[in-house]
Amino acid sequence: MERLFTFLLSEQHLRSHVTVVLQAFLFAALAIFFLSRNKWSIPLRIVLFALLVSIADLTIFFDTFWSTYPNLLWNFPQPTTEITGLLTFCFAVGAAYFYLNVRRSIKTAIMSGALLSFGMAFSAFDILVATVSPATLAYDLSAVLIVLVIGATLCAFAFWELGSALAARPRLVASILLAFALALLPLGSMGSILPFDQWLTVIQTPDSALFSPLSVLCLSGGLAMVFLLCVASLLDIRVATSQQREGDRMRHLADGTFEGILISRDDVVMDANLSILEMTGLELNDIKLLRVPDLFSGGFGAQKDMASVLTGRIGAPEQLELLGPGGRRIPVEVLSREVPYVDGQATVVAIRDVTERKAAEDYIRYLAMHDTLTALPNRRGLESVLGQVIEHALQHGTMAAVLGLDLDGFKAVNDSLGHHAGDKLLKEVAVRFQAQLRDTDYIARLGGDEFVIVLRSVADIDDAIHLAKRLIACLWQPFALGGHDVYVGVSIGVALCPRDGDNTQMVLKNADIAMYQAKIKGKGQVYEFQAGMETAVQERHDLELDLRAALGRSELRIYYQPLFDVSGVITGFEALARWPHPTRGMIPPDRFIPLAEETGLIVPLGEWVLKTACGVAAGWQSDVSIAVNLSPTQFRRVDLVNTVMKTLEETGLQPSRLELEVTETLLMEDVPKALALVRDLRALGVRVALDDFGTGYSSLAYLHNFPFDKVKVDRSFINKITNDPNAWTIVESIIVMSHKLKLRVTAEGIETGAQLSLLAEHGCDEMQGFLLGRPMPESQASSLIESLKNLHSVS
Ligand SMILES: Nc1nc2c(ncn2[C@@H]2O[C@H](COP(=O)(O)O[C@H]3[C@@H](O)[C@H](n4cnc5c(=O)[nH]c(N)nc54)O[C@@H]3COP(=O)(O)O)[C@@H](O)[C@H]2O)c(=O)[nH]1
Repeated sequence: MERLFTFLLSEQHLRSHVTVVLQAFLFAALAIFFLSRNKWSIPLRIVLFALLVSIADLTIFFDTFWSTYPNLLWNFPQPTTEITGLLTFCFAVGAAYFYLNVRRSIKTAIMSGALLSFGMAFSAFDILVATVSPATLAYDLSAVLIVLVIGATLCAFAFWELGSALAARPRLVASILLAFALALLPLGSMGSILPFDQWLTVIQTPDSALFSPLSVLCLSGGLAMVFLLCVASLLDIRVATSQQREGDRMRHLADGTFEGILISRDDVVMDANLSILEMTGLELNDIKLLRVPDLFSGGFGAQKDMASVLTGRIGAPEQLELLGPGGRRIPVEVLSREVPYVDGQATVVAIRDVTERKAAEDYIRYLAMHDTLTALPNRRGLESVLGQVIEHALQHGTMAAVLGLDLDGFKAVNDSLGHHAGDKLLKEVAVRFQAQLRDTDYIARLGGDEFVIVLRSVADIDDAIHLAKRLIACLWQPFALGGHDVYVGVSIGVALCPRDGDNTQMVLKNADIAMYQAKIKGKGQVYEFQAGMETAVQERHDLELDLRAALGRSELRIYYQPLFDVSGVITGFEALARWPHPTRGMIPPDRFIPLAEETGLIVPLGEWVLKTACGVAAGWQSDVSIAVNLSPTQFRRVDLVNTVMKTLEETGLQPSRLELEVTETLLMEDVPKALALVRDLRALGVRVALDDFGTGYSSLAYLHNFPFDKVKVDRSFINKITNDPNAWTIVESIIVMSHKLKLRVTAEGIETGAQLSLLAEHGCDEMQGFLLGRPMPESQASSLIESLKNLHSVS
């Protein structure tokens, strides 16, 4: 030992130590850099490391050797130097292999360190032995052992530190430790032999009396290594037990959560909790063989930057797909974090199954975009698709068509058969419409009885018009609802884009305006949007608002038109609504009655007319009757029998003085119900007249089957009877036939004396027309009654 200290402290210059340490650090830093270069292949890393270590060992040895024995400068034994260099290289390869390929433990670190240090010490001794050969080398065994143990320890720590995930600067520390080993081993080995000048005089030392220096070195090196490994095994067992405990603790914690938890290092699964095993259908041992990316559909790479997911650099959870049993893709949310785990850093990957949440989200999204009744897209769905269609049309110079559809007569079904039947009807209408469309066409329901169809690409307007006609025709067949055959129609407006609008709102609005036009013009039709249409629609809209307000303010009036028998006696008055508009003047019923029918305002309007007219008639000092028109909408929505009964009670009008005029349209909608109505009204003592006969179907069956009191022949026939023989033939037949059925006949719209004479001659019972009296205000009607009463009493 003393010899070693003497050699290191007094025989070597400080400058020489500094040079050696610098050289050692340079080589060590490079060797450690190559060894830890993860991106390179393992064999390359091992070879470069071993090459640098063996070159460093020889360089430092000869540097020291030649400076200690200048007379031997440039003298090195051959081929021993090359062979020992190769040996050092092989030992270094072994050390690096252990470090890189065998699971990291204290034992493997010591094994690697011991191999490396033995290789370096052996090469130094071998060269020294060869140098003094044939004489035997004299050495200090205790110094040899100390050098070996310290060298092995330094190397072992260098490997341990380099593999530590917890170390702050593993490469720097490992480089320093290896540098010391690289400096110590050649120097220490040389310091363990007696100086050459003494050695030449001392043949043998007591330590090396019996054995060759190399065999002693091997034996003592082997013993030192066994000793160190025993110590390392003990340490490893303790470490492994504590790691096992830590692993178990973590697994119990992880098993307690509903989320899947994976622990991985370098992408390889180290552990997994029960949830993750259930999700993947894998056993723990099987999953441990896998890389984390392999658990996900398409690997992480296809879905997301794996590195960023696995190193917890992403703050928000990532949406990925986990591969479940049978390749099923499970939508999951993945979060990861770096944690100290067992013998280093690991990544904890938390995997949450979001299947249910995703399904709920999908359903919510579906609901937001679809109509639940018909399963068709709703307004939101339509707007998003139409936006794309318009954009495409604008970009590619193509044309798309938008059809706005509104059912005719749907409200009637809803009111008469109930909402359940209405819903069923809408579903069946949707199915019929869909059957007319191509795959590329798009249909949505906007609510109520409104639908929109988008034709993504049309050559011209005719494409859309043809489809619209097919859509109208597909509703001609009745719908069977609750034992009834129900008929509905559809009014369709067509707008083209970009011609009629370059944005969703505008195109939809214009299709709607065209549809409205189709409604106004008689329903069951298709109209193409044209500039200026919106003015008419707007006007109609304004009119509706005004009518609503006028009803609320009781601005409407009733005019009374007299009816006479053939002898000129006044038999009654027909109550006709009038609307004196504050700015538009007198609006004729032809304009506001259909509007009131469409908007449902006819219900309050009709009740008001009935009540007012009955009240006025009850005040007349006469038994003349009062005729009131009933609209089909009233028939559908109101319990007319009850309303009439209440009105008669409230106004005190005798039922026999009230005559209610119904049209064929009312009868056609629901024949049994209409029949019951006519019968019930007559049961009240009220008379019922069939109005406008001669228009519409003019079905004689109605005359036969319904217990009417009277038929009113429409004025469109009456004004032709004197110059159109056919018209007269029809009117004459109606008179004859009605009389046979015991019905009275009223001719309306008599404007000339010739018409009056002809009708009177042929037995028409009652006359109405401008010739005899125009509709007049209540005061004039009262005066007329009085004056005629006086006239008759005088005559
Ligand atoms: N449901 C309700 N319908 C009503 C009500 N008030 C009116 N109406 C209906 O509006 C239509 C138009 O009515 P109006 O403009 O009042 O026309 C009536 C008469 O003025 C007109 N008439 C009568 N004689 C002549 C004539 O010689 N020449 C001529 N050009 N017109 C004439 O006929 C209308 C009455 O017809 P009718 O009802 O068929 O007897 C009209 O359909 C009204 O029914 C209401 O309160 N409710």
